[in-house]
Amino acid sequence: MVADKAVDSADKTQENMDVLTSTRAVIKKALEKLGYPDELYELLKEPLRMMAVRIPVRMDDGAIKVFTGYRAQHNDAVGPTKGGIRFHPDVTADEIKALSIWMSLKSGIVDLPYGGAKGGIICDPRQMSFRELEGLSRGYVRAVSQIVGPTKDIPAPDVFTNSQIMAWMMDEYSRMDEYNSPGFITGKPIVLGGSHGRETATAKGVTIVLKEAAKKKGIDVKGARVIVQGFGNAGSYLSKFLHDAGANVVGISDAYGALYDPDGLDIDYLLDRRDSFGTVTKLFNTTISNKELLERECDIIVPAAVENQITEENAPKIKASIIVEAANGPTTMGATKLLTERGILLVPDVLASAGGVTVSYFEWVQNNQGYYWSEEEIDDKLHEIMIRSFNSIYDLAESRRVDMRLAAYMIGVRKMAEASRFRGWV
Ligand SMILES: NC(=O)C1=CN([C@@H]2O[C@H](COP(=O)(O)OP(=O)(O)OC[C@H]3O[C@@H](n4cnc5c(N)ncnc54)[C@H](O)[C@@H]3O)[C@@H](O)[C@H]2O)C=CC1
Ligand SMILES: O=C(O)CCC(=O)C(=O)O
Repeated sequence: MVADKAVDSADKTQENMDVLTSTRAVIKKALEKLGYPDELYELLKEPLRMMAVRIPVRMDDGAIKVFTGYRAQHNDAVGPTKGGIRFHPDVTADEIKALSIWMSLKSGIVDLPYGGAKGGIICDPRQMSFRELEGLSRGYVRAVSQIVGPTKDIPAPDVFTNSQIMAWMMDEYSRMDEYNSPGFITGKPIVLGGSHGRETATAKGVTIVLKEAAKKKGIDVKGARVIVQGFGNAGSYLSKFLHDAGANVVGISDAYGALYDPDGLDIDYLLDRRDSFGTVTKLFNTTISNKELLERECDIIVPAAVENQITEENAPKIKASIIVEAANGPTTMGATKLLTERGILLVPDVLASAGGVTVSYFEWVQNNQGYYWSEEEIDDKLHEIMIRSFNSIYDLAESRRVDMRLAAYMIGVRKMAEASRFRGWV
């Protein structure tokens, strides 16, 4: 258990920026560019369903604590909805809605038969015992059980949730459903029907598009100086993959601070010492802040933590020539404009972080057919999808002279727009 300390975010004042409003603005622009009517924007600007729940949990001291949670289902025209569940003290209803819209866009970009969803609980799992977390995870599933299920809405891990939490949730759903239901949730342990490669999928997907972006910029990944913000599931494996590819990972961070060394960090040591919440900087006496880290010398930055880390305030000070968004929503729309004007290649979240949901889809397919694939098969399929998706967005951005985020939204929104039209919803 990690003792609490003030959370170090890049820009605390920006943390509550309205991610929902800015997401809507880009969706509107994408639909206009594609020539869709206004009704489609009215349909897609808000999730079709949003459930708020209260979850009572008996804590270790005997008292009952009631937690607030959400599940947002953005659009199910294409198929069942899908998206992770985060446990974080800063969760808000609007954040979860925006995250569900981003999931729809991701599924559209990598062409999965899903719409988007997202869930979240306002809590700090770093301050809770294993037993309390199990109670909260099971309570959440009971609370949202009417709207989720293997053919309705399939959850997965996100910030501060992991395969153990997925296992408790799958077990709770299976008990309620009275049969073993592995396809209810993805990101499970392998022995419970999890897929090879899901644990590392987000980081692998980011690595693949980062290498493509580096080629476009004429940067050799071997020797490139990389800063990775966040050292959890996405950030830690990504640091390892880049380190193994010969990159010089000069900076990493977690919620409590950051480490920077121009000669490169000892990634294997840091991986070995991080805790299950992606905390590692507490082991060091000399740290810098997340804000300082993002302004340090480097060639590539990968934000892999939380929203609103690159803003109009720090975007002009960024030294990197490539930013690859492993996190959801790390860059504000104002910062996107500034970075694009400065010629920085920004690979947007809805593309860069889509490796996770892609392998989650593979997990769900394997659960449905009861036949399991090798890690090599998963890797090959993921590689092909990420390269194809990167190139289609890059080419569209070039041909339509739009930024990479708008190009990604244009590709991501198209499938659900068409599906909604064929269904006669608009
Ligand atoms: N896990 C997955 O499969 C996917 C994750 N993502 C996104 O990647 C990002 C990171 O997710 P995971 O690595 O899964 O989470 P995680 O829980 O494994 O790690 C989160 C990391 O962010 C740090 N962090 C938390 N709050 C912070 C704050 N306020 N300021 C700075 N750092 C903070 C934590 O200390 C930790 O190092 C999130 O935006 C998530 O939505 C996107 C796609 C899939
Ligand atoms: O694996 C999944 O289904 C969802 C992953 C997720 O929540 C995300 O991409 O943000």
